[in-house]
Amino acid sequence: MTATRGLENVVATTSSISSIIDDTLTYVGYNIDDLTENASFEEIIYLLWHLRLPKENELSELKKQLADNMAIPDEVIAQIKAMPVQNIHPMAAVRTAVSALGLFDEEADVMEEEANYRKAVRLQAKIATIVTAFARIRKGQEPVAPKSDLSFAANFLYMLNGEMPEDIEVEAMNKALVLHADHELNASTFTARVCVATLSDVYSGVTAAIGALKGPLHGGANEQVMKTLTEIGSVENVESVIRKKLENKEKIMGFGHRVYQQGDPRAKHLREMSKKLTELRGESKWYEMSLKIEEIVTSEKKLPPNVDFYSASVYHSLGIDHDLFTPIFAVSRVSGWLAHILEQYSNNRLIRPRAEYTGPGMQEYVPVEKR
Ligand SMILES: CC(=O)SCCNC(=O)CCNC(=O)[C@H](O)C(C)(C)COP(=O)(O)OP(=O)(O)OC[C@H]1O[C@@H](n2cnc3c(N)ncnc32)[C@H](O)[C@@H]1OP(=O)(O)O
Ligand SMILES: O=C([O-])CC(=O)C(=O)O
Repeated sequence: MTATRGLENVVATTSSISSIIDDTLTYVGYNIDDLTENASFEEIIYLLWHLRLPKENELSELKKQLADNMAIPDEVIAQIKAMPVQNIHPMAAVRTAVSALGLFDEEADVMEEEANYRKAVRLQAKIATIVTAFARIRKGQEPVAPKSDLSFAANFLYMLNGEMPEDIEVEAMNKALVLHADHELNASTFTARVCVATLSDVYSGVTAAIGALKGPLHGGANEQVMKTLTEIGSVENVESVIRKKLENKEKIMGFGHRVYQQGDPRAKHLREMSKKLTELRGESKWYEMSLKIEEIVTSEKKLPPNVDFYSASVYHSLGIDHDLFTPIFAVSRVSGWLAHILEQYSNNRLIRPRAEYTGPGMQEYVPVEKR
């Protein structure tokens, strides 16, 4: 038995949800470029869960179901309020609150297909409320209830800020949600599938996935990108800081990818949105710095930006706290995790690979007093 480090190029499952072939990303066969320009996030949720685009009435029904399920139990709000909110990362809070949601869902351990779908709707709707409630509570503000006539993207911004977002902000948020929704067998999705393949419940699968997304080599990279941009501070400093990092063999966050060879097709949409929004805010330095970093890293290391790179300046321009960038990723990606969880249940087999043993050979046990 020989181990493949990081399971690189190992095909671990079949899936009909999304594909990355020759650097092209599709959701159920629809090119991500097409979906980003045209689809609402709610349509994407439907697409990922039903493997087809919704008809008008089906889309309205899903929107209604999401709106009807956005409120979270008072006990979960109380739990967030009881957290040491000033000292914890929001991803830890979201991971804990999502796990707690399962405690108040009477169907949490009901494994029937329809019950699992209902839980998917509830989780998708409530995670947006959890993130925004946490963000407000730590600022000493009360959570804002969702408005049932707003889109998912608009509601997220409304619940976060307590005021109606501008159209351009809703457009940016919707695009970001569409772009982050699913990505084949990335680390957090794989985590979710491994978890539920033991026939554990949906809440456990999503909680595990949130834990995997949190790390800086995966979803956590978007916050780190903003840290790099803030540290650099101006376009003039980009050259010296980035070259020094590269000389020191430091990773430049938001670059590189395990699967894409030529580049992540999602990055160009966020690059364009970053340009538009930073100019609108009179803060184009964040875009210009990002562009300069991209020039250097692609020419020096042949590493193109991934989805996390330009999402940082997009979210910053939306006035979002930097440590909420990864939770927003989770608000979108939960749609993909849930699609994969439902797919895993529909054709389940325990996921249990092997390890190539590299420890000592056979040893004889020595009683503790003789060691
Ligand atoms: C949504 C997402 O999860 S997208 C990914 C988000 N993560 C990041 O942006 C973090 C920065 N990027 C990385 O760490 C990596 O590119 C990953 C984790 C995304 C992919 O990693 P892997 O496929 O395992 O590649 P690995 O880390 O082994 O890197 C291969 C080589 O490229 C280099 N490299 C990879 N990414 C970077 C980077 N961002 N900056 C500098 N060098 C890099 C490595 O140092 C290594 O060089 P070496 O062979 O000389 O040692
Ligand atoms: O696929 C991956 O390894 C990481 C990624 O880009 C994502 O999850 O969106």
